[in-house]
Amino acid sequence: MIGTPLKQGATKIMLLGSGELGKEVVIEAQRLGVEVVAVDRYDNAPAMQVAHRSHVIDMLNREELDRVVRLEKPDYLVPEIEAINTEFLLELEADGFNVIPTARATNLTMNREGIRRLAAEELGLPTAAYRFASSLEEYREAVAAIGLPCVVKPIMSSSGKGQSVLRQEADLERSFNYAMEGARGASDRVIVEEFIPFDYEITLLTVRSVTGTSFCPPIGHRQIDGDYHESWQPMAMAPAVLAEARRQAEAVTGALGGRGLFGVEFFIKGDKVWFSEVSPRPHDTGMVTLISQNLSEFELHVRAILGLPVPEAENVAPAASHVILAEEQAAEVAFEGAAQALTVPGTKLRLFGKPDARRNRRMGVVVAFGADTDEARSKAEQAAHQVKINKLS
Ligand SMILES: Nc1ncnc2c1ncn2[C@@H]1O[C@H](COP(=O)(O)OP(=O)(O)OP(=O)(O)O)[C@@H](O)[C@H]1O
Ligand SMILES: NCC(=O)N[C@@H]1O[C@H](COP(=O)([O-])[O-])[C@@H](O)[C@H]1O
Ligand SMILES: [Mg+2]
Repeated sequence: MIGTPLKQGATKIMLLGSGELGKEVVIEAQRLGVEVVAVDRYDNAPAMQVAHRSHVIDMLNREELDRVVRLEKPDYLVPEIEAINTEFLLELEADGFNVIPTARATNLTMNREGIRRLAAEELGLPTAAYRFASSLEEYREAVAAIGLPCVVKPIMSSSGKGQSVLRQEADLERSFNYAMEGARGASDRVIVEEFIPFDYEITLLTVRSVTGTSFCPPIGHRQIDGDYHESWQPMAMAPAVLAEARRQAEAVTGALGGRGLFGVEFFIKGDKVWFSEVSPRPHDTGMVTLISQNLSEFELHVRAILGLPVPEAENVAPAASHVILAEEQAAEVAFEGAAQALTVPGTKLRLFGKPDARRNRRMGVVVAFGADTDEARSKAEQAAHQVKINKLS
């Protein structure tokens, strides 16, 4: 049963995190007549601008989370970012709240150590070799064990924050300090990973719903400094390699459990497939599905959450996405060049409406169709590069 928004019997979703991904989740939920309350650490976040109501709190603070959850009593608590007090979500779940996909999934994936140990040590999935370190001393030992080059990341971070590739001994201390700063006090621990010289990497969107587990066609993507820059669908893959990625995605999402859409990341070289990480929520590289699939990753997530049937999503045509990043910090920005961007045929522009900018903050995205993914990528890039972000203050 789905109630009427803003009435006693409303079906209510509370979104914890209100960025660009949440904004699309809200739009899809609203289309099904769901009442949505958006929560984040700052006011006027993208999803707040389209939700029924919003709250600004520190989501790592259990008292503040407790207050808004008890106030709103949502039917579904839907985490949209990693940095949430997930220990408290475990308690809320025990109290009867429905955490998507499960409180344990959000708790294990907010921390690279939790999900890596589950995937590699419990499920036996192939991953890059890894070590954890909490001090410079331990870091030295970890780097010596893994060898150079290696990748270092804070155990709690996303979008490449604090991540770097260590190529020479001389940069050892600098890379450690960079990771510690990137963690922003969330944790003082890092993961050191073997550098995988992959041919390509993919996100395999995987949906767990009342219908069972289904997969979207694979999404190829390119990252710069650990952050998504462009993505495309479908990514051409040998059938046996795709089958292996699906096997691993089913294993890891099955172990996390619950209902919802997951973004499962893999590195691929030849016929070898390494599990990298998983988001128990829509994925940034999945923004291409805004046009590339008959059902976007956001619509799939909402359907799965509400217990509605989820058919296998189809790719309707080769498509790509390309990010629009801010170049500098600004209290207010304005976008120039939308008209020029949209003269590129087969493109659409999405501006997230973030209230302020900082260097490399994702402010928008262009999605484009093409005769093939190469053409779609080049159109998306061409259009995205027409958009200039002007600092107003
Ligand atoms: N071990 C590795 N070997 C080679 N490249 C890597 C490795 N680990 C990470 N990368 C590169 O850095 C990117 C970001 O890494 P990862 O997904 O672990 O970080 P993240 O901060 O959690 O990203 P996001 O939150 O945006 O998904 C990967 O998509 C890949 O391009
Ligand atoms: N890789 C995770 C990711 O892309 N998450 C998306 O970015 C937002 C934070 O953006 P901000 O840092 O610009 O506020 C999150 O709220 C989510 O939508
Ligand atoms: Mg990632």
